[in-house]
Amino acid sequence: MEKLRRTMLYVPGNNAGMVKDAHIYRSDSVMFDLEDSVSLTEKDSARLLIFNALKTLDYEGIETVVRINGLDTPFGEDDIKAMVRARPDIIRIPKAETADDILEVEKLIEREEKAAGVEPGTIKMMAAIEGPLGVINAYQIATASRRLVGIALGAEDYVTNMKTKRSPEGTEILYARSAIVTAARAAGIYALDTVYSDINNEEGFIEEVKLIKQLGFDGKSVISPRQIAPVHRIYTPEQKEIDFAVRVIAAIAEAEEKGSGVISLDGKMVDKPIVDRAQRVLAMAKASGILISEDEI
Ligand SMILES: CC(=O)SCCNC(=O)CCNC(=O)[C@H](O)C(C)(C)COP(=O)(O)OP(=O)(O)OC[C@H]1O[C@@H](n2cnc3c(N)ncnc32)[C@H](O)[C@@H]1OP(=O)(O)O
Ligand SMILES: O=C([O-])CC(=O)C(=O)O
Ligand SMILES: [Mg+2]
Repeated sequence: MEKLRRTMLYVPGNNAGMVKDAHIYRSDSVMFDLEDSVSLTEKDSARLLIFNALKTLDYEGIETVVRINGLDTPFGEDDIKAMVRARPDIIRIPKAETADDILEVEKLIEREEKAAGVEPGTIKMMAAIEGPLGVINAYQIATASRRLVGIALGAEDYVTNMKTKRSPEGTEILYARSAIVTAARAAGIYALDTVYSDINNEEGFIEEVKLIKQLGFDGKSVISPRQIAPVHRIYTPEQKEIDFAVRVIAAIAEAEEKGSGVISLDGKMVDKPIVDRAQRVLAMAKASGILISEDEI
């Protein structure tokens, strides 16, 4: 079954209370942050806190991700050394600009896996694209390593680098979003949208989630537990979509029996891409825990 990555909850790496309880909100992944939510004076204590949390706490099967500091900072290499030993599922690289940024992190992960006796290839990677050069290189980044499970947009840094700011409509990040989701699809990996910082604006958040789902993203980085349920709700197929998908599959099966690959259903043409979409709706419904009996599929 396809792994859901609809919500990746950011948890500041220096906040022991939040780190301890991060999984209780049931996001698809939790992401402990060692980068921009942690001040320079707390980098070392945050790393130690996350190391101990991953070693000792049970996150009950929820995917664990750690956002490390970049290798252009004094902290990045130490983050990798510690995290390979703490073994989160994924190390997330911030501010990726080129394929080389990915390869450099991969080389260190490989070295540390060997040194620590961790099975090679255990730790997966994600990369966040947060500037114009990263957007231009999105496909090279997305295909740089077999460990990469996804790429994400980091829009707060991106708009700053673009000398603009975020608007409710997101016009200024549409190109970056489109480039990232296209690169991820071409590479066959996940595409994660950026955070929505205005936590009290639920209506604005919901509009944004509908937009990014429509663009094709698999999910979104979130910063508050309150943002999890709306994303899961929007990403879960509605009953009428499921019913239609079931009818599409039945209709095409009937057409194929008659030797045809195309049929009309409710006045709309149904052929292979529409059938593929219907199958995806059913796969998402199953992955989301909506029960569908086998004979319906
Ligand atoms: C541009 C970037 O780099 S974004 C990525 C980096 N930023 C982050 O990681 C920020 C993550 N989010 C947070 O730190 C917090 O949500 C804040 C500071 C924005 C707001 O915090 P609060 O005002 O405490 O939020 P709120 O009142 O909604 O919290 C409700 C509960 O959820 C908990 N909570 C809030 N956010 C989180 C979180 N991200 N992870 C885990 N628990 C959280 C709070 O501890 C609180 O728990 P309690 O009721 O047991 O005390
Ligand atoms: O991953 C994110 O969306 C948060 C982030 O770093 C940014 O927006 O710059
Ligand atoms: Mg950022």
